Amino acid sequence: MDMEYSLAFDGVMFHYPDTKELALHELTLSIPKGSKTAVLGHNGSGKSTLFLHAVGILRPQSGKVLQGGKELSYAKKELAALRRRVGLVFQDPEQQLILSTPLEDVSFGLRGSGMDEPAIAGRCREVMELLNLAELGHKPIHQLSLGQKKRTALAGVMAMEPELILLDEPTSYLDPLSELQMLKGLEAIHAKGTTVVMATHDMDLAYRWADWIIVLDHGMCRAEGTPEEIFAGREKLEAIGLRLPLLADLWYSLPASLTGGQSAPRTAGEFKARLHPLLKLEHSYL
Ligand SMILES: Nc1ncnc2c1ncn2[C@@H]1O[C@H](COP(=O)(O)OP(=O)(O)OP(=O)(O)O)[C@@H](O)[C@H]1O
Repeated sequence: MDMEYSLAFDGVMFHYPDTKELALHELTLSIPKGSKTAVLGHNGSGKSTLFLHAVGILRPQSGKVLQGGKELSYAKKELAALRRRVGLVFQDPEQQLILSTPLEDVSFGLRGSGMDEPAIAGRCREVMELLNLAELGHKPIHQLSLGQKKRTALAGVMAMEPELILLDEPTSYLDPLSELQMLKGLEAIHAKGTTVVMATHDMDLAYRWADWIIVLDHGMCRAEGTPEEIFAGREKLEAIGLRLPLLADLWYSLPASLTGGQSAPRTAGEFKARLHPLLKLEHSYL
């Protein structure tokens, strides 16, 4: 089956000024359109550098970045158009939030787009409801929790209705409830047809959330594929300092006579549902 790609890198080389080491080393990868893609890799593997290339903030020293099948142009007008199609949410919301309330911040980008005020108000309301921020529109940003700030930064990007959204560690430092709220928001965004890409260190989250995985190591793409393909074996992952998700680790520790050689379940619920009949338990204690 021919896949349509939202974003592709073709042999991209990049090093930061005054550094010898390459941050991206002949990076070649493709992100399927409409996917939920997780970008995995240890600290310094090139995830943020990849994202900065995707929005044209950084430019390859050689190789190509393609969005929607077209090579990026770095002319000012085309870069502005690119940034309406591709939104980047930074790991630290303080880098993104510039005004004093969520409503002001979320509407900021739209004001520059020539949209009239009633349409701006409508779009903001819709996005803030989607991200469970409706009650917080006028609260001073400095009084928001980290989870609320992260969702506000995401709302500001979403208000521009990009077709591709890149999030740098959207759930880092969030408690389970805030993480759930963030993931619900991302689910709603994905359901609207947006391609969603997140860089994360959380293998368990990547395994249950993503339908496409990219593994970076030293600025190279070491693996790309479905979660089942990527997490089918531990050797390759461990060789680059990553670990299997807990559910996959447990599943592959069970004897093949029990698992039937099937790939590991991706949620705890599915794990229990599959294990229960296998163990022929009358009373579930799982
Ligand atoms: N502004 C910069 N100047 C010089 N080198 C940089 C700069 N930003 C990143 N690097 C280097 O580029 C490489 C890739 O870094 P990058 O931030 O893209 O990795 P990352 O996978 O996002 O890491 P992390 O998981 O820690 O966020 C690293 O070797 C890093 O030290």
